[in-house]
Amino acid sequence: MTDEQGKTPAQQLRVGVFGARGRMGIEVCKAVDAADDLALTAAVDQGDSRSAVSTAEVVVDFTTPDVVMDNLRWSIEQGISAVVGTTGFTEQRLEQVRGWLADKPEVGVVIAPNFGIGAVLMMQFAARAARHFESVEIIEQHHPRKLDAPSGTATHTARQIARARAEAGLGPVPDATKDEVPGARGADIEGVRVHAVRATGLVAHQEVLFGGTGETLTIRHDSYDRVSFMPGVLLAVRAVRNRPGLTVGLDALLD
Ligand SMILES: NC(=O)C1=CN([C@@H]2O[C@H](COP(=O)(O)OP(=O)(O)OC[C@H]3O[C@@H](n4cnc5c(N)ncnc54)[C@H](O)[C@@H]3O)[C@@H](O)[C@H]2O)C=CC1
Ligand SMILES: O=C(O)C1=N[C@H](C(=O)O)C[C@H](O)C1
Repeated sequence: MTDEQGKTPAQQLRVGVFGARGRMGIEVCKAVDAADDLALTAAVDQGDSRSAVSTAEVVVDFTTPDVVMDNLRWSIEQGISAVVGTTGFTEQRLEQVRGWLADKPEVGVVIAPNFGIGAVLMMQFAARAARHFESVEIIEQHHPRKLDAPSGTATHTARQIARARAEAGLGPVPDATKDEVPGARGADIEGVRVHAVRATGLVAHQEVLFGGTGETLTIRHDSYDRVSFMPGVLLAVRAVRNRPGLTVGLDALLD
């Protein structure tokens, strides 16, 4: 017995989506629907009952930072593994998720600040370059409907760079600024300056600018279309139930 797409239901992984009517949620629903091995069993947005997701084996969350923790706690309690792209994950939030997972050891959660394969590589390259340059700044550029600044990707990149600098024994980034219009030097994320640009026409873009004596290195990634995130999302959907506990970032899944 097959459905309209020729899928055999018994073999398909049942997937629910939170934030299904959002920019990312719409793409995720399309991608899941188009995959032979996946079945979209629930598409839930604000105001819909979450119970529609309770028969899913994996839930994907692209909502907002203020609701994602509640969705995640509920999913873990239901024993449903989760793939989360929503931003706003501080170390305290990650610790809270680990606490919930301790009571449900069979459940897997993947939280990734960016599911674009190129973006993941950009962050890895930046972390690798960090120890070789005394200066570094991050410039992220996004569509103007984005709620958070700086982006989750930029925050994650800054933290990785800060860790690499500390391990290499690098001191603070040189900066003689004494007189500053507030915000002119960007946000300070663990000692790394991050500048957030918002403009119509942009989707999701990031540059990491390194400076050393007589040279600069720029590592840049551009997402021109939200379909760029889908291979990473589907990779995580297929893998998450085999990775009990919390996985942060897509790096381990790519390896
Ligand atoms: N990790 C990644 O690769 C990516 C992450 N993002 C992040 O994903 C999040 C969503 O981004 P967009 O889709 O652009 O935003 P959006 O605003 O278009 O979509 C969010 C959706 O969540 C819905 N929503 C709000 N409360 C809800 C609730 N309690 N239950 C279910 N749905 C609810 C909203 O109604 C809306 O439809 C943001 O945090 C963004 O930064 C975006 C792109 C890629
Ligand atoms: O809101 C977005 O659009 C994006 N959000 C994520 C982030 O904050 O890093 C990922 C990507 O940059 C797109």
